[in-house]
Amino acid sequence: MARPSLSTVAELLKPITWFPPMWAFSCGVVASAQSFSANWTLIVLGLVLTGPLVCASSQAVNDWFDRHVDAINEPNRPIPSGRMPGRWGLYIAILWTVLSLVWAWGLGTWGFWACALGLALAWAYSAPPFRLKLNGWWGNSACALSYEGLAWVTGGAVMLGGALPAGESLLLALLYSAGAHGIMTLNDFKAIEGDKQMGVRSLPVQLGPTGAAKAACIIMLVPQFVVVGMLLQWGQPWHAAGVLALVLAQLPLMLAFVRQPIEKALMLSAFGVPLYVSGMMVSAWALHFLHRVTL
Ligand SMILES: C/C(=C\COP(=O)(O)OP(=O)(O)O)CCC[C@H](C)CCC[C@H](C)CCCC(C)C
Repeated sequence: MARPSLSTVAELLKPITWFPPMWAFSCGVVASAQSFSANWTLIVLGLVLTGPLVCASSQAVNDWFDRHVDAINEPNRPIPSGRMPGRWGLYIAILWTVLSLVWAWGLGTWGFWACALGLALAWAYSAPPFRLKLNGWWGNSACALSYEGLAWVTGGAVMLGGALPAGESLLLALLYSAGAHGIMTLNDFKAIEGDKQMGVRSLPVQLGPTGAAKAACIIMLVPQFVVVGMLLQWGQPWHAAGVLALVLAQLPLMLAFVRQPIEKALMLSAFGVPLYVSGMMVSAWALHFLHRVTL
């Protein structure tokens, strides 16, 4: 049986998608206010788990179960292009899932179960019978909660020896997860026609491009404004001002996007999302200082 090349396997695992959950994990680590140097092995184990293992598994699972949709939308991807022959895509998805679970064992009980939950959501997102991605509300929620919330909370819990992170950290993880629902929608503007043909009810399909663009922006903005308010409430005005500045910088990009959703979705992803995720780290540092002082 023909085998895929190593570069094709790497393409299937899509390293470019690993950054968001690794960043969210790092935010949880920072917000925990624990020493980085004393916990560096856990930090490295967690970063490898979130990006190159669990996120990579989710991409392989997704490409396998989306191979018919991708034949229309993304024919050059490894599976529809034939560069990943036969059932290799599925075998790699299963192998990476098992590898992730084995690796997660090194992060203790919390790390293992968080990994199991992330993998369960990854399979439920793409594979039947759930195939959550068929409905944009469910699919985006699964992605947003796991990419941001689960990764953030796990970063904190691992640093705290398996204890639940502080309420403030949990709240920020939840708020940034809610906002990430909007970010996930940005990804769906590139495939509206193929999604319609294959019965994938993404938000642009359900609400139309303009409706989905407005919804995505509101969903991204509201939690960030709440974060600004919470940081003020917690006595962190400089961090609040930093997050506010990052939110305001997103507004002109969002206005352009709402006017021309299909043309500007990629622009908002490229320039607006980095501002959003920078705000995550600013707020995580706010908690770092808050808890460092009060501990
Ligand atoms: C495959 C995923 C999104 C892309 O899907 P889509 O088909 O819409 O887009 P493309 O056509 O462009 O491919 C992501 C699915 C993510 C999943 C629900 C869960 C991932 C888990 C996280 C990586 C969290 C890890 C947490 C950690 C602590 C173990």
